[in-house]
Amino acid sequence: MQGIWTTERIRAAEDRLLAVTPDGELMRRAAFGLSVHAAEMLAEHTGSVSGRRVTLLIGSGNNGGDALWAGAFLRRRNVAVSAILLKPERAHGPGLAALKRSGGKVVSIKDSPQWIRRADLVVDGIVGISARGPLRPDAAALLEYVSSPVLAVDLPSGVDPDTGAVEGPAVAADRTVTFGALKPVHALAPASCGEIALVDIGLRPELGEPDLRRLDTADVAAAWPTPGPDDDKYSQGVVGVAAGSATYPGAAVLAAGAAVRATSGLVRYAGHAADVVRGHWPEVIATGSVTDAGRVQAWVVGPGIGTGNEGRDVLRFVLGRGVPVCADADATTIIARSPDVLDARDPDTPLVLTPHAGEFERLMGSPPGADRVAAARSAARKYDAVVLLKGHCTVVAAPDGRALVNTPRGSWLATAGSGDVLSGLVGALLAAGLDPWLAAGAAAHVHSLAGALAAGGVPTSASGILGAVPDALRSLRSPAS
Ligand SMILES: NC(=O)C1=CN([C@@H]2O[C@H](COP(=O)(O)OP(=O)(O)OC[C@H]3O[C@@H](n4cnc5c(N)ncnc54)[C@H](O)[C@@H]3O)[C@@H](O)[C@H]2O)[C@@H](O)CC1
Ligand SMILES: [K+]
Repeated sequence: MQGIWTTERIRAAEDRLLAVTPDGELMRRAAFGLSVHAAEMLAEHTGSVSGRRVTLLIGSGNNGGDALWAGAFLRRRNVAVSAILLKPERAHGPGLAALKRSGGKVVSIKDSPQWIRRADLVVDGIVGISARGPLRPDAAALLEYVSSPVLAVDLPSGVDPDTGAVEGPAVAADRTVTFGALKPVHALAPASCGEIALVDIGLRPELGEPDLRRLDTADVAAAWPTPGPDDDKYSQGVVGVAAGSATYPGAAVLAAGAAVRATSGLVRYAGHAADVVRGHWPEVIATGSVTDAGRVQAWVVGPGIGTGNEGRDVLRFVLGRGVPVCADADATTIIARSPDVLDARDPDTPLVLTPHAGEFERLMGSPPGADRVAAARSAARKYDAVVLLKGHCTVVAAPDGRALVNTPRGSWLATAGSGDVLSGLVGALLAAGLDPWLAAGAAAHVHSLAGALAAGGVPTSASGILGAVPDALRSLRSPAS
């Protein structure tokens, strides 16, 4: 699992490390790593390093200091380095002196457009972890002239370091080189960060437990159920799917299909789309009502069941079975409108809620806002449930405060029916006995992987995502292929 730390925790760890490190040492470690990446980008984009032009955008903090020192290192490789100082009187002193000693040039704001336009690489050292609010106008104005590849120092300026929110002009980096540890921005604003590289400056021992996590392929591969020689269809977990309607059977077909493809356990279906589900998935045991569905180890309830009395009865029934429940789509709306349905729930049985922003607002009375991790955590506490907050980056929070982010590859999941597939995956993992937080996180990971495989650079559909689930699972076990 990758750890992610808030800027407050990073700063505290840096202070501890600074106290036992010679003056300027940490910045030089950071800046040297940065200069290596800058040279690599120059070589990638232009075919050479020596003689190329790099322009540094320099704010008034240590982020600018990193960039200035990196500029001095690049001079050793005969790179023409120019620095635009947003506040010359407050630029990092030792960094600026080092750049000047090395033969780097300081450019006035007035001349900055041409130096930005002519650069082979622009280095964003405007703000780092102490950034507050939207980018100030003088800094924002510089971004208009950028057309070459951009390397962001620590994080792309203009993006909130702790929430990844972008409220105004912001750097869109091709690569972000960060120091010591990942910060929330790196998981929550993938499009602004570009490729992310982590430079080790010796901070890890000072950091303690992460605030936020990201599952990597190996975690998901290890968590995903694999049957052993003694397993049978029951021992791997029977999942029940209560979804769809006679008029709208699609949600049922997708959710049940995802459950079929996720694990080799048994899938039961209960609802008005039983014939259609059976037609698509002959392996599913389908029946008309949850009351005669038979025993399951987890329920998926909600997609397409409607928000009327019948849907409410179905939800109340499954919540009262004493097994984990993934409540999705219409079930979330029912819970928001009639919270008393939750009285049917045994408080010791896990509940996973999977709201998108609109459903979240119904559940919580206000939209998730800029801090989606905090929003998911507060909903998890309120409902004593794992909350999977859908969005470009999916956040999964548990009532005990654990939170993870799933950073997607592209935006291909935003298609009708995609959520039904996700809920089927979550349900199958719950039935297999996974910790519900991990189940939701692993399902989100495989869902986005399947979306990327299905899309392959062009639009896909929920059926396409469902069809790519086996390939996504295969790729977990051989990530290089
Ligand atoms: N503390 C350390 O030991 C290390 C810090 N490092 C670097 O230091 C950075 C943090 O440095 P600082 O704490 O000095 O602060 P920053 O460089 O992040 O920014 C602070 C400055 O930016 C200005 N600013 C804040 N919000 C702004 C906005 N919205 N628009 C324009 N200007 C804004 C502030 O007035 C302040 O002068 C890290 O991101 C990292 O790049 C690295 O060198 C590694 C070691
Ligand atoms: K920056």
